[in-house]
Amino acid sequence: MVYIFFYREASEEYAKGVEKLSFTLLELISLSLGLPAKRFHDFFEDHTSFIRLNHYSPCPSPHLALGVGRHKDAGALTVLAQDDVGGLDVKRRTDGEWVRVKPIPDSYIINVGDIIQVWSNDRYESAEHRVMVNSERERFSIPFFFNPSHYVMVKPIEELTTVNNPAKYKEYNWGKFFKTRKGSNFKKLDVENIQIYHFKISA
Ligand SMILES: O=C(O)CCC(=O)C(=O)O
Ligand SMILES: [Fe+2]
Repeated sequence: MVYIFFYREASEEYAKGVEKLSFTLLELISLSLGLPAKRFHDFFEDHTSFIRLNHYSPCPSPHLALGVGRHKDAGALTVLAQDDVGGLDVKRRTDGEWVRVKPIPDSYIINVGDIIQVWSNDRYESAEHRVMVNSERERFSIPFFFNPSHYVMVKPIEELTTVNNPAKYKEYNWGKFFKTRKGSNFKKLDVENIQIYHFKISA
């Protein structure tokens, strides 16, 4: 109970730390694409990042339950802390198999989100993932979703497109995309879940 008094302070400090880490990762990704380190920075001037605190209860029939259904993170990057229980699966691109992401103490899992996929014109790929529950132990995870300003129009970075490698996506507004995604993410998909392939330019 007493911990609640430190909650705001601890959350703010944590958010500052993962925000800083995210900007560093963004710079490294930018450099890896042959762009200046701060090429993406302006998109984050009023960034809409947020933290989620996930608690997954144990379930007597885990195969009938869903922790989090399969999805791709819509934003730029996700910095994910998980405990030692495990349950996060990532879809392997080569054979479509679900692979468990083994918890490693004192480390983060970094997800590339849809926006980096679009900015990089598919040189980076946003990985599909899901969360499975188990019958024995509860699980906690803390993702930090690093997202640009709501007014940012997302499209492949001009420097990465050429006549021979044209833009693979039409531009879309991040705020609108996120609002639509949020309206459907946790319902059992009776509303269509917006995806970046809806903005794909057919070859
Ligand atoms: O709990 C996890 O490990 C991941 C949760 C997740 O994928 C999400 O919240 O987007
Ligand atoms: Fe996710």
